[in-house]
Amino acid sequence: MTLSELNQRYAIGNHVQFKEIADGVIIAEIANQHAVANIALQGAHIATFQPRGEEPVIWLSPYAKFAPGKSIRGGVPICWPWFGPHKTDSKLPGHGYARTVPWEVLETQALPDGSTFLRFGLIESDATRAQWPHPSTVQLDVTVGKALRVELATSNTGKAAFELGEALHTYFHISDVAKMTIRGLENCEYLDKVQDFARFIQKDGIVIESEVDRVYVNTAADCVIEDKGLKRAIRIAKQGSKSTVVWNPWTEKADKMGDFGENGHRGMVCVESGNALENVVTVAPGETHKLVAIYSVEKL
Ligand SMILES: O=P(O)(O)OC[C@H]1O[C@@H](O)[C@H](O)[C@@H](O)[C@@H]1O
Repeated sequence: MTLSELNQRYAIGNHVQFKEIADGVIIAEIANQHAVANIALQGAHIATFQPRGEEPVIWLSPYAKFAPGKSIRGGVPICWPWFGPHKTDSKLPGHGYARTVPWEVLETQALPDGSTFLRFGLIESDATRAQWPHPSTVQLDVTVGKALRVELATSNTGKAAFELGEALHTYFHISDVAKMTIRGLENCEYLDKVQDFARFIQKDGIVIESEVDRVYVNTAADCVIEDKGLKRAIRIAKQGSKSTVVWNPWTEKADKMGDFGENGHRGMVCVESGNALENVVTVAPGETHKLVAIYSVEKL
């Protein structure tokens, strides 16, 4: 669909319009009474979310690349249909392909409470089918209000069950990594990717003082990012998710990645709601599995 067709069909005054920000890169720009947000059609990738009167909730690197086929550093990348490296084929992209392929807009709506609703669907192609041979559809519902609600729905339209790994790999904006603590994962078991997937139990709130790359398993708990610098907390509520991934690459890795900027890692932390490792989900024929995350701000 062309940009003008998109706007004719799906733009809503005082809610959403579509813009081309670079060659072949279209975003939905949402601005309503509660918040502003941008969503790239590639990857149905929420790039920004800022409630009115608040600092951004979502972190987007100033060096993020918006280009066809490239993943965006920051926002809410969708890891689907596997999380991390592919189980058997190391040539396939890490975290799956959903974040780097085009999605289409299926619906937009102005909701009675002033929020904006958008529905996106992943566009299948020979290239996606070659990587994921299971008949399925995947949709992302986004509600931009005072809170940001994200729902990723995977339907099995085939005749055999399949295994699904997934995550909403959300980057949160924080004042400084030294001033934040993540709560909600106390007493949870995690696999530490920095220590060759060794298993540990989280004792207290999570503070980050070096590279952290952990998959907390068997947890449906809400998390809260307490930020003393911004005097606020970001609440991450979730449904249909048994894993929470916490990631900060720290200095050396961030420098190597090339799209964080100097000390960029200090202003972000990823708290990812999903189903990974031993929590991958089996989706039976005819079944729809839903992963939901709701991000909201609370005063500290
Ligand atoms: O650079 P990418 O592919 O977006 O991945 C970033 C990180 O994503 C995290 O979820 C993984 O646990 C890390 O291992 C990974 O480095």
